[in-house]
Amino acid sequence: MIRAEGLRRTFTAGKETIEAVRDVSFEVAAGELLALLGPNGAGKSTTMRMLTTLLPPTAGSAHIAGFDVAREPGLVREVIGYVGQRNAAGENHRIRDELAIQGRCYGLRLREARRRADEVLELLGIGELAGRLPGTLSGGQRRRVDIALGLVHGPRVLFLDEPSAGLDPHSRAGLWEQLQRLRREQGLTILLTTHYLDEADQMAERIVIVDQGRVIANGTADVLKADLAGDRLYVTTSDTDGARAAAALARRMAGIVEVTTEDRTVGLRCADADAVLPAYLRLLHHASVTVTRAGLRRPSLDDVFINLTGRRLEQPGDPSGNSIEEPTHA
Ligand SMILES: Nc1ncnc2c1ncn2[C@@H]1O[C@H](COP(=O)(O)OP(=O)(O)OP(=O)(O)O)[C@@H](O)[C@H]1O
Repeated sequence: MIRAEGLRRTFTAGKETIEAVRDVSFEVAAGELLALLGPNGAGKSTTMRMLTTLLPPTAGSAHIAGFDVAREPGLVREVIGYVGQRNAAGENHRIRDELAIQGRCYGLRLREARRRADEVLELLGIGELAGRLPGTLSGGQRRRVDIALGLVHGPRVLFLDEPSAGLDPHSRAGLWEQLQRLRREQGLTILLTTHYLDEADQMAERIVIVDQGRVIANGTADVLKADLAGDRLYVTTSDTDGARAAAALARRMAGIVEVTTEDRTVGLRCADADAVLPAYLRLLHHASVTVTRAGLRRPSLDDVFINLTGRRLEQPGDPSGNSIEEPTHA
């Protein structure tokens, strides 16, 4: 339903050339929900703006439902809905009228536009807001109105740029429930960008990680974590000599990808911690290394990103990037 091939986009700012998108290719099947994940400035919005015909690509091509974004922008616009980062509703019209006006802009007759306005309000569970002015709504309610505006003309593909940015966890969960319902009931194909790792992990069928204008990973969260991160094991010993011995033993074990030591704790990265941990503990016991704590942690998408780039994916509201759980010891 969505096909991007070698997309590239440069901007000129004064004498500087900014390579916002260097090489982006991916596909999204009909009915799939794909999340574009990446740090600030990675090129997610620029990619989305090219796919939605708002920005011509410098090079490469893209097709939506078989239509070429560069050669057939009008046909692309008929089949897509786009919800940008900023609130889309004006301040002067009541929500139902705002939606009907949007429908009219897409060429719907007045009666049909009103019917669709009511339909999408119900679909998003905000029927009771029909008579309200946008300025009186909460952040979560406004975001749903934005999505309703993107849906009023009945698109087959919905593009959402940071749909849950700035929402509290409760509103985010509610919004996600609605999006999943839309997919189930309307068979919508959804491409969204997000900064929230947990959101991409739990909600998206597939994740494309973008960094510095390039796709660096593409797969389901489970496959990305298994292939590109691996489980983490932690063993704390009674003294630093024990930790040194434990690290040396780990380096000789099969299936261990990485060994790190910090004070009395040895950290291991491996594909299957459930199998490695008992064997490792037996080995330590035979070598008379006293273990005071041991535990394992499943990888997160942040581990995938660190593994690929050596950097952390900064989380919203976490400028230091330190909010992600530290290893838990069992
Ligand atoms: N109109 C523009 N003129 C100049 N540079 C731009 C323009 N639009 C985007 N850029 C630059 O292109 C790069 C990619 O920006 P883009 O908005 O696509 O990133 P993003 O991944 O969506 O980031 P964020 O998560 O912060 O929204 C950034 O360096 C940005 O400053």
